[in-house]
Amino acid sequence: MRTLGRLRRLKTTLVPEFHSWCKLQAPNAAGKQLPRIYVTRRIPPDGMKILSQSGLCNIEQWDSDEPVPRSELLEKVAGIRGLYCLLTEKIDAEVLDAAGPSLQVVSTMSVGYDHVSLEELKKRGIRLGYTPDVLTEAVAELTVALLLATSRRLLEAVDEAKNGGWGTWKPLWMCGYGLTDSTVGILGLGRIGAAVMARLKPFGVKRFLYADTGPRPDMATKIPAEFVPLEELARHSDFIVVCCALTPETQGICGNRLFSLMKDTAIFINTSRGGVVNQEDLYQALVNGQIAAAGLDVTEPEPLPTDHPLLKLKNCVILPHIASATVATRNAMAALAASNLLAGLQGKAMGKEVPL
Ligand SMILES: O=CC(=O)O
Repeated sequence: MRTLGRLRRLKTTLVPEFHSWCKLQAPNAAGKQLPRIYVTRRIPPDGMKILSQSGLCNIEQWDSDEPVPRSELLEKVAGIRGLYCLLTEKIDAEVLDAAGPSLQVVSTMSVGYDHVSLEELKKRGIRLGYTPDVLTEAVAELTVALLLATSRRLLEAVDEAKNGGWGTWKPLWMCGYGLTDSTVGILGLGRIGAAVMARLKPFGVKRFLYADTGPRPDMATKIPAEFVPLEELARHSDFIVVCCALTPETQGICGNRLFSLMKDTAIFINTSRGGVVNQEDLYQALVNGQIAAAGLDVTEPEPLPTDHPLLKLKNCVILPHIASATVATRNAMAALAASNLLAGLQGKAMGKEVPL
């Protein structure tokens, strides 16, 4: 622990990327002190440009690709007016107390906001911005890529080609499951779920089902998709794609009960949050042949430890939470989070705000 601390201090001294830099509070042209904001990570350039060219705030930033240490975060937020954060920072009572009564707005560069305590924000009258819509296409695209990689066993096949497992063409070797004439079940039909369905439809999917807290005709009629109870979704789907937000209601919703109802040929895909899945139950379902395979872009925790049993399974494809990772999308997210923050600082309507 002490060595780590010493190393961090050394890096802070010697390596520019570890610098947490600070523009000192300077008065603007009207001689007024600008509000201070804290940015918890190095962010894509479009976001930083909006913040730094606005002339509306003094920016302090943890200028590294690695997350800000919790102790540093707690220290740096003291007295700030705005906090620009990522999904890796838990924004809870401790952080908000450390910031104090000056904090007016939190802006997260993510569509998910399960890392932020809405209750604590509400208590303090702090507003929250987030970044839906701008990442829908990228996430849907990656979800389809993960589904195909999992159902057609792409990673296993690449390994076989590289490692000498490719003997000759064999009729029964490396067979997976195709989308033609299949039933696809979406768990949580929002913007991303609808975008996933639209992309899967041309593959010849016969039937789309969805389970949610209630029917979503706005999202479902165009495809079309049928609203069904979760149990029915599990029984009838050849592919289940999880697109719901992580809430107390969806925490661990994909567990033994769901997996035991699924077809033993079914493929399970999750690009929402790791917390919606009971990973021990998923492991058992994959090992015992209750389901055919799983593709996960999100896990609990993240990163998943490299010795985690799920990483040892051939029928489990795990990606390191990259669903929104295109250059354009990450820039758009950074820019939206920046303008949300600035709007919040000025007491204006944000482009995308979470109602509290
Ligand atoms: O997972 C990514 C996000 O919430 O933006």
